[in-house]
Amino acid sequence: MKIILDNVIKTFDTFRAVHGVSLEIGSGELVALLGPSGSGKTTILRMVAGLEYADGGAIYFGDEDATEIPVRQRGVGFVFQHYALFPHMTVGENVAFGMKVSKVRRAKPEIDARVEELLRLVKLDGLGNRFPTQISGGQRQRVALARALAVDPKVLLLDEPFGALDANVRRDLRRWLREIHDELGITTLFVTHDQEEALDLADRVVILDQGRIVQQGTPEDVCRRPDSAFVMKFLGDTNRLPGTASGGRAVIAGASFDAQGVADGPVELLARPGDLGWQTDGGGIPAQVTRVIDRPEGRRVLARTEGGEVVELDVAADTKIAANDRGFIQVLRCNVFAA
Ligand SMILES: Nc1ncnc2c1ncn2[C@@H]1O[C@H](COP(=O)(O)OP(=O)(O)OP(=O)(O)O)[C@@H](O)[C@H]1O
Repeated sequence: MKIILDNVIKTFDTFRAVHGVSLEIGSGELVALLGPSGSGKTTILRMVAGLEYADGGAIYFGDEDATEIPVRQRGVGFVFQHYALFPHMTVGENVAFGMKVSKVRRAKPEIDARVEELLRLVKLDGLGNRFPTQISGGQRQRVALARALAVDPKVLLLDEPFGALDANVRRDLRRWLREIHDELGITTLFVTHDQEEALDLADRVVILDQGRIVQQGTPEDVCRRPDSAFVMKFLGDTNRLPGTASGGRAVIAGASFDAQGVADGPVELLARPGDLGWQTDGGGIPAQVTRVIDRPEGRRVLARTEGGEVVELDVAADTKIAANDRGFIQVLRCNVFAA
């Protein structure tokens, strides 16, 4: 089921939380809404769900205008971070709940078989008789997904479903969710403020800031071709060096960089730590190492330029480098934006 948001607006009292958002989610696509706290992600999701009404624009499910269709008739399944399971019901009863209250009447053996099938799908077979307090947080969210899937939703809406879990469990669950999505192909909208989660999971990432879409594209598009300094900074560790552009070149910390299409005037060069190198002679931006931090994947070097800017760069784990070393920062890849 394709979903289209056409110039959707939402205002709470006098505060406009969503400013004319237009977005198309293809049938079977998994799209992540990514943005900082307060950027409007949940509000957009709730409007798609029918839990909140848009006060401008329209939302289509397929070719049908769903703007006024009530929540129960939209055929959506939800999993929310705090959408708790019913504590007095077993895992199996929780999964069965939606089917029991659904307009579509199902006989008990059919419901039981479906619960078994769903518990197998979410890899919780055998746990149907436990109560929510007798399983882990990650397992609870898998039950919540099974419960959402039980009524064969046309659309799946997930709001920070793994937000309360620790990093390793989150990673496992998102890989697992992706597999389930690939198997079932349900159109899915996933809200998160975690860049890694969005990039890891989604076919397409929609980045929001202050109620507006600032960029959308595949994970590769948004990572490799950020449209703005905001997107680049939001997506991951970024170094910022100020400079000046003139005639398509930018001079930054004494070195010259391509700045095609950037207006003459103050600019900022943004580069990821992994897109910078270090060399002890030759060209680059002169700098002195202030600190070296060892990490499992390599060494993070903090170096101060002559202009006093601290730059972070990643080098291989076996690189010989220490505080106070002098050398040059090589810029292997960067983006220059008007400041
Ligand atoms: N019911 C409401 N009444 C008034 N303001 C609201 C209401 N719901 C949301 N807002 C405001 O709308 C803006 C967007 O909120 P929303 O929850 O959609 O953001 P979000 O991107 O999901 O944030 P978070 O990641 O913190 O959940 C925020 O400034 C919020 O305070």
